[in-house]
Amino acid sequence: MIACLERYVHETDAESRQDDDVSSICKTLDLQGSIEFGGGSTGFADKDFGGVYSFEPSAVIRPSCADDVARVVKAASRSSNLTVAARGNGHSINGQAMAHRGLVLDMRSTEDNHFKLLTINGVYYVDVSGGALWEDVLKRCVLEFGMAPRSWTDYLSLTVGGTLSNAGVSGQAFRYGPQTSNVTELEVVTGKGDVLICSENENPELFFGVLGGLGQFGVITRARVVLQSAPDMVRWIRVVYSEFDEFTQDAELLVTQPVKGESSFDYVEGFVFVNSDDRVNGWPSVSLDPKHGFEPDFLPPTAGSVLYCLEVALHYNSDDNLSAVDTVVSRLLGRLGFNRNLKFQVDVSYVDFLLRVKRAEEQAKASRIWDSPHPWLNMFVSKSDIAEFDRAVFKKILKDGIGGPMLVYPVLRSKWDNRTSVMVPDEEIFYLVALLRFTCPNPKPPSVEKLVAQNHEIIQYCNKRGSDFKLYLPHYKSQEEWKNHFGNQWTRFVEMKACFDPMAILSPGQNIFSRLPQP
Ligand SMILES: Cc1cc2nc3c(=O)[nH]c(=O)nc-3n(C[C@H](O)[C@H](O)[C@H](O)COP(=O)(O)OP(=O)(O)OC[C@H]3O[C@@H](n4cnc5c(N)ncnc54)[C@H](O)[C@@H]3O)c2cc1C
Repeated sequence: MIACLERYVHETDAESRQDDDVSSICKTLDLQGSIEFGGGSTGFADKDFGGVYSFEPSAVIRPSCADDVARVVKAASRSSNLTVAARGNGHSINGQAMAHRGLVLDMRSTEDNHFKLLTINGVYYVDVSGGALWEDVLKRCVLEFGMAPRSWTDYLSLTVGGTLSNAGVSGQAFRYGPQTSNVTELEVVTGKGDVLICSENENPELFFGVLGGLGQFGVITRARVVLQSAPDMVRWIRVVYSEFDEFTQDAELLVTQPVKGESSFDYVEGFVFVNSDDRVNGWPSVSLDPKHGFEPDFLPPTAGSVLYCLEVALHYNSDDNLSAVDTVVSRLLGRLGFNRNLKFQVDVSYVDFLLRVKRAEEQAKASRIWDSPHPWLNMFVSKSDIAEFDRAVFKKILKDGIGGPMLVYPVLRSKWDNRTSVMVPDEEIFYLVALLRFTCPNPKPPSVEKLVAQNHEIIQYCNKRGSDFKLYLPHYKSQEEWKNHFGNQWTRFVEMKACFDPMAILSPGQNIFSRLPQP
């Protein structure tokens, strides 16, 4: 396991002494929340969803408010080398929310601190905690206000602070942008321990820096999220293509068509699947309804090793006339060139649609694949490079599948605020590519090292070809690579670090900056 290889530090006397310091430092904190030494009662803080890395913290702290977070950060700044990692729900892949012998803030303990509806100039917002899970935000917003955030992730057991530190992308992003484009104010505890409110007009450098800032500039303790009225129902549809260019042409048509007067789909995603009867990677992964299976006889003889599925959804209300919904769907689908015999659809409640991956999680937990390692790779690839990516990566390197979804769908750069820290390709249309690998424990799965090497092969291919791409949820081992990742934004990123976290205390697991001693 890489986890073992990466345990690069042997316990030294200095480190043992540091542990002593940690307990005495923590005793003087006088927090409203609680402290636990070592990796927490379940040892959860030295693991993450990726299951590839493991770094044990000295203490896990459950803050109860922003002031607790500030006290922890200030105490770390008075120590010689303590770091502080905010941990959302630990769904990172590469140890990003860990702190080797540092302090981990379990932000989930703050999840109930904020939940308030506001209207400003006729627009509705909800103030939520940085440690709140999006699934709880959804349920409470729908239940209490009949409203919901506009932009989501596919899976909602992620925290508000965790996704806002990256971007937060799903099938609504083509219209509303990522989650980072759908918040207007944050409360942040900086690496100096200052509790600041920031927005486009107040402390704007901090506001835009923190959004997509990989936890480098501050800990998000509250976010103001834009709301819209929540529909009751969703028509959820999947259609199949055998040719990549037809799939991308239709996906791009859907995400670029203007939303004026006429309805359009509210969600557009897509994925690649294997042209075989493989239960996980192939035809059976497409159908939405067990009563309506995939009929491979309808595939043309020219179909290749992989096929493409466009996934769309239309919101409606339960008192809408269903034949009117059918008419809108027929009109929208009528323009597309998918295989007419391979169309799957179901009607589900809006909340069930947004919680769709939760059901997959329950099944995966039952078959023990949820807890196995997940060496995932997420990237943004420009429209100009995506066809070649399909030829080299989907059709060759990954032609047998990855044991989980291979997402590929377009989004629009103009919906991403380029003042945030998120790095995306230069072109207006770029594709989210997510290789969501699951490794089944039985029969013996391919080694994690092999899968990580395959990810590197894909990245190397893109680099060699000179593709316009960026890693999403990036992970690098050297500062040189981070410099390349940020390109001409690197200087700004370094300046912001010097301004808001000058001793590099925060989010050490991103491996961008090293903790500096006290001046
Ligand atoms: C099953 C699954 C499905 C996913 N689906 C999607 C998807 O559809 N779209 C998408 O965009 N992403 C998706 N992701 C990726 C996910 O958005 C990121 O991994 C996210 O960081 C996880 O959130 P978390 O709350 O678990 O954060 P963590 O993994 O705990 O933390 C991530 C980073 O953010 C920092 N951080 C955490 N909380 C805070 C805070 N309050 N303030 C400042 N920094 C903080 C941490 O220090 C760390 O650096 C998925 C991940 C999984 C495992």
